[in-house]
Amino acid sequence: MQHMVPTIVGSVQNMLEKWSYHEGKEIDVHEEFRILTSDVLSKTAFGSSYVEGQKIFEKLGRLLSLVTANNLRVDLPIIGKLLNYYTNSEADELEKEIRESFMQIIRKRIEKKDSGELNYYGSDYLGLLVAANQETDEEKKVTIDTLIDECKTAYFAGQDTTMALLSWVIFVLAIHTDWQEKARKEVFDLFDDKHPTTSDNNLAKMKIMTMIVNETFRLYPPALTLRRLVPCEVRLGKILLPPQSHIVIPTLVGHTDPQIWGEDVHVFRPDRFAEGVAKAATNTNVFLPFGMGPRICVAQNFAGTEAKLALSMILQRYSFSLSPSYVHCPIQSFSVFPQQGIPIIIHKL
Ligand code: HEM
Repeated sequence: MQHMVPTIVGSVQNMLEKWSYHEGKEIDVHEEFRILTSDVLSKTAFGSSYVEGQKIFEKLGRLLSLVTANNLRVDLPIIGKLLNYYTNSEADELEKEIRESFMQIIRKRIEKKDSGELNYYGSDYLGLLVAANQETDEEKKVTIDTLIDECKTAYFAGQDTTMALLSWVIFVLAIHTDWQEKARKEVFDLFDDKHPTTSDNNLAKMKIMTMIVNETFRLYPPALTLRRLVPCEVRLGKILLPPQSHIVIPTLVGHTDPQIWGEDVHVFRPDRFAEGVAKAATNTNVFLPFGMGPRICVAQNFAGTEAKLALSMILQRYSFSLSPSYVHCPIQSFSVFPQQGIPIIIHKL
């Protein structure tokens, strides 16, 4: 994790350089975080930059909106058939293009190894996957289709969610300026005006920031549902689940149950997490921002580090308030995101 910190800090610095032209003015942080999280993920997981990864992100985003539209589609005779035909063929075309884009990145990585530019396939996520694909032991080998699927998952799962988290944290801090001040004080106490680092376990010492992030996760969980497919007949308490049942776990329901969190469940109150997650409610097994069990998010530490570094660097430079043009309209796509963006006004400290 530590070796990725300079890359993340560099990407945040690039973003903040752009912000310097918006001081005293409005800026849509949701859009800013789209670029930041795409750049960080492209560089740390795939060894490329946002510019190279941009085409893939755009195509995956388009594919996602087609899939979402298809899921929500109302079947109409004739028109429905035409729409469906159009949508499916566009989705197929996109799938092909996305596959080709990943193949280019993969080929480039293999060439680097073969030409001696890299000793191995690289220590990032892509490097580990390519190494598994080049494995000569057939039992350990990962097929090219699996490799591409894993790349798609990481792109989707890694970018959209972190962008949503950062956006909602800035949103709540722009409204609750007392918590913005507390977080800023903690950042200055730990790092002064220097770049934040992970040395001395610094990020783990960020108590206020962790409380704010957890409370934001509770109210705005990027993943609104967790899903499981039941492989064989299973008894769950009094319910017998047949094989191939789909289970949907609605995270927000558990996160906003007054019997678990108290009557102030809809109030932004980070101090409920003051004693850690376990003591924040009567049953914190329902707190599932990263899921649970064997399929829990593989990158929760990475996401937490990226978010804390970016938020710290923003708090070191700017105070911010919500723009009057903001419209509260959270909507679910892959993650829950602010449909009209998050316009804030930034003031240099
Ligand atoms: C704030 C940021 C993030 C949130 C809230 C989040 C949340 C989640 C959730 C809820 C799941 C499903 C867990 C389950 O079903 O039990 C998941 C899975 C996953 N996440 Fe994340 N995630 C985040 C960031 C990332 C990042 C940055 C990456 C990659 C670099 C990533 C990669 C993955 C992968 C590959 C899986 C699938 C794991 C599996 O099926 O075994 N996530 N994430």
